[in-house]
Amino acid sequence: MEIRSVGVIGAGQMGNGIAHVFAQSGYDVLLTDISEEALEKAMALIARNLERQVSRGKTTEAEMALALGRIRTTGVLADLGACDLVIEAATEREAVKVKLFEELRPHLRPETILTSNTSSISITRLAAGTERPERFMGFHFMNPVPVMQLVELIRGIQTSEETYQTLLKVVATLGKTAASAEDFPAFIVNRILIPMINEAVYALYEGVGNVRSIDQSMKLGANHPMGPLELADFIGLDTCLSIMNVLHEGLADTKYRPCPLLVKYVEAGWLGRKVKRGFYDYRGEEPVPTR
Ligand SMILES: CC(=O)CC(=O)SCCNC(=O)CCNC(=O)[C@H](O)C(C)(C)COP(=O)(O)OP(=O)(O)OC[C@H]1O[C@@H](n2cnc3c(N)ncnc32)[C@H](O)[C@@H]1OP(=O)(O)O
Ligand SMILES: NC(=O)C1=CN([C@@H]2O[C@H](COP(=O)(O)OP(=O)(O)OC[C@H]3O[C@@H](n4cnc5c(N)ncnc54)[C@H](OP(=O)(O)O)[C@@H]3O)[C@@H](O)[C@H]2O)C=CC1
Repeated sequence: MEIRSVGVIGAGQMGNGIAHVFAQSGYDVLLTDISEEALEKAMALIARNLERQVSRGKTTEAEMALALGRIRTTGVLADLGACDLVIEAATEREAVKVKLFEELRPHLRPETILTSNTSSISITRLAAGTERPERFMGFHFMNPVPVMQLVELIRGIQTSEETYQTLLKVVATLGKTAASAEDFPAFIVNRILIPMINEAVYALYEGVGNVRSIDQSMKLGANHPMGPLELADFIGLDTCLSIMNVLHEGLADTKYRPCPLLVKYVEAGWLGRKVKRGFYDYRGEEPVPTR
């Protein structure tokens, strides 16, 4: 099956990046969100990120205009029914995703491939809740999408070989590299990365170090491009906590227990960069550690 049009659900940090790279690779993109404001912000951010690519000589003004012209937004989920491929990138909560797939069901064409950008939730279970489990897959982009090379492809036990092969080709057209992961909680990248972040929060909670010393240690001592707490803020602390909960429940091992301090930050609504406060406070000119 040839994919030409792509529907993206959720215009948050992942949804806007996914729309950006698909439009740049020549696909027609239809982006939706429950919030009109999120759609406006996403379009402004895509334009800004494309401008940055122009200023660094990675793309041209003409290509940028073409890419922006390929992205349309809608507040009506049903409009995505006409797309060849739908990528769900809404909040990391299973109930939200299940409801979205139910709402979309009467509007989808029979051949449309439905995917989720979930960071952790069982693809087999999500697929079972749709009427097209053989055309359902995990399609996991990394943040920031325009920069990160990897895309994880996760097959549920029902996913057909044809669906997998189609998405493998799509990843190649984006100039990215696909990695196949089996459908276990949080797949490969987050199975390893998010417990490392959770451990950094434990180190903070137990007073082994403060925000700055923990981040500096991992940047200078392990050559990570961002410290683990900076990266947690970048991903979103709500998303990190959801992933830890999926690991904890799905693997039933206490080593995945979410750190109580991570829970407390999420309860405070300090979700990281997207709300300007997390382990750092981003409201001033420079990020200031909160501990
Ligand atoms: C939670 C999940 O489910 C899975 C995940 O995604 S886990 C998160 C995975 N991501 C990471 O681990 C990111 C770790 N951090 C990094 O790799 C780097 O800090 C970074 C690439 C984000 C920024 O690198 P940097 O050297 O500090 O910044 P900078 O030199 O300004 O930018 C590097 C490039 O990123 C681009 N960029 C930076 N932030 C961006 C953003 N938010 N959106 C789009 N592009 C961005 C810049 O335009 C630049 O592009 P070019 O190389 O094409 O010119
Ligand atoms: N952050 C990351 O680094 C990564 C995240 N992911 C995954 O991508 C998905 C999105 O994450 P991310 O972009 O960070 O999250 P964000 O919180 O930035 O964005 C989620 C967006 O989805 C919207 N939304 C919520 N419910 C609905 C709905 N019913 N219909 C349409 N839109 C809805 C939200 O609107 P509102 O704000 O109004 O609720 C918000 O705009 C999650 O599954 C996450 O696990 C995958 C890779 C990396």
